[in-house]
Amino acid sequence: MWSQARFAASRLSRSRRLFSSAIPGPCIVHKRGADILHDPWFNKDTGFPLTERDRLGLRGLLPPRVISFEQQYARFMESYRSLEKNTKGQPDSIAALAKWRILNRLHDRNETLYYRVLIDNIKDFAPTIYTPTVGLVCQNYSGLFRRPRGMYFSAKDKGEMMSMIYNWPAQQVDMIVLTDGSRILGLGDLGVQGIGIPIGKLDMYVAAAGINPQRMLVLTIKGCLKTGFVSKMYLGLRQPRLEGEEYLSIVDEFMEAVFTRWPKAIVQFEDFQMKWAFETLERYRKRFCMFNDDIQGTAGVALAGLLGTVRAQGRSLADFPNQKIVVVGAGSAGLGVLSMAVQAVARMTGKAETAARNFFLLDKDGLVTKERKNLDPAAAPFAKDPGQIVGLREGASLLEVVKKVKPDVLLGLSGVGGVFSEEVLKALHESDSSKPAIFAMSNPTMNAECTAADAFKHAGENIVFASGSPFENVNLGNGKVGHVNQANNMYLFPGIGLGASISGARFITDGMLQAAAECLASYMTDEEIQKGILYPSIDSIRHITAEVGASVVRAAVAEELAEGHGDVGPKELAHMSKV
Ligand SMILES: NC(=O)C1=CN([C@@H]2O[C@H](COP(=O)(O)OP(=O)(O)OC[C@H]3O[C@@H](n4cnc5c(N)ncnc54)[C@H](O)[C@@H]3O)[C@@H](O)[C@H]2O)C=CC1
Ligand SMILES: CC(=O)C(=O)O
Ligand SMILES: [Mg+2]
Repeated sequence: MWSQARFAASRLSRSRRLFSSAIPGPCIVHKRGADILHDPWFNKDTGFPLTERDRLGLRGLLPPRVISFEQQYARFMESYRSLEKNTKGQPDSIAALAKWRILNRLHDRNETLYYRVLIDNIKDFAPTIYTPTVGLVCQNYSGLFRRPRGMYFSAKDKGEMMSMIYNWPAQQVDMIVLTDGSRILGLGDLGVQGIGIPIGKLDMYVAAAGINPQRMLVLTIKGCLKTGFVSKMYLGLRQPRLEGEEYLSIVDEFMEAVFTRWPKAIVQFEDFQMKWAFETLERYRKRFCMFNDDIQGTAGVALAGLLGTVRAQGRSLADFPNQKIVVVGAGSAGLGVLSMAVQAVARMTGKAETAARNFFLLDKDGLVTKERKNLDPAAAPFAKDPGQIVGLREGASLLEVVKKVKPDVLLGLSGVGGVFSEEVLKALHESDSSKPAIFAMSNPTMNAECTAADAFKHAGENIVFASGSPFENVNLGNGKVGHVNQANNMYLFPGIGLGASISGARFITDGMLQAAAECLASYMTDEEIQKGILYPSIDSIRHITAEVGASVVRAAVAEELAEGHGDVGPKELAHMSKV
């Protein structure tokens, strides 16, 4: 019998085998001399032993002393720590970019060492390679650009994508993260500069899922400008975004090209503006193995947090349908969360028609009701009957909604920093809930709906708090600590991608995503949950990702979709899935 942990461990080690077996000979290096030193995939810097220096034509190209990998690692960490010390007291953005630069330089030079330091220090480095610093990097990407890290497709490449995709040097690619740059975190349309996000996501794939970086690809498609983007250095096309059929025909061509070359790849759509996020998900999810991280990954992480909140209140999970939940932001992320949470309520109660009763949705125009003019069809299932709660009208403000509804949970995916104002947080303090929860999930930090300190200050100490970007725990005095959770889709997307890849499923189904969310939801112990800790520490991201990956594989097997990957066939997967 396989326990879940053993299964997960086996999956991971097997995945390493899967992901490493088909690389076109990491041991057979065709390059020689300086070409090797300039190739970060093969470069070992001063770590090449003398025998390799002779064999690879490196003798004389390096200082004579061989510095071991461990010594190089220690030297890098020393430089990093001294940079950290030297940038203390400088403006946050300067210190953050300095840290990003030193990591990026290492990445450009020596990938093996880069990923080693990243994996070993993921908690320290995640805020640099991922949110919040990655947002700053995207905003400044055209100036920071030194080497291409991924591929760039634009409107000018129509008709050429099939041949272009063969320009990528790796024979095998398992994971692809794709953005069109149109909604980068809460920073809006950054065009080609948005490629920083998929780069950060793939770094998380390496750190969390152990996926071989040589078999991953980041892509940006249609590096067009939003109108009015005026930076002189901008590296994308200087023309408005394509719209309608013209846009879709480009993405269609791109998807065909990718899956023609790599039929077993998984494509993660990232940071597409809402209209294209939903449209492309519906268009491709039954044709290709793909998912939208902002809609589906975020939903699973939020649902796990919402279920954790019920446990933190000391209630049974069966009480989840009674929780009053206010969702602020009716975009791809907010609607994704609502859909998954409402489906969970429908499953629990068996009553789909009333499942959305306790959810309240607001967008930039306030409470969304059935009276809304031009109601977005995607938001329609969550629109309220005006009058369901006396005094709550179409477009009611967040403060009015919180005062009237007295919610258990306030969940923000609006992209608007500070929208959970002091008044709103104080109103939440007066809610009916024994332990209200605040999820300020928008990224990066400046776009968070409130800070952790403000949440504990105004909504009271008896809250559960989570944010999309990291905040420090809050010192509440008298030895008490307000715990800060990071509610970020990084807890699920690496496991979804890993599980989908290992299973060899042709599609990523709702069942596989639900399994991922349930795995995360059940990961924390009651003791941790009682302390307000809803998600694992980033230090354990490898373990939770293995668990999530295993649950995705099991769901794919149960749905008879698992076709296997590499030398692991469907029968073996089915056998290993038996617990
Ligand atoms: N923590 C996480 O894992 C994730 C966080 N996010 C964050 O969520 C945010 C939103 O992402 P998307 O839904 O894709 O964006 P979006 O642009 O599709 O949607 C934003 C929504 O917020 C609403 N909104 C704007 N101003 C508002 C206001 N003052 N009050 C209430 N609602 C307002 C808009 O009407 C729209 O419905 C971004 O900041 C993004 O970084 C997104 C995905 C995952
Ligand atoms: C985390 C993430 O995917 C976002 O903020 O868009
Ligand atoms: Mg995203």
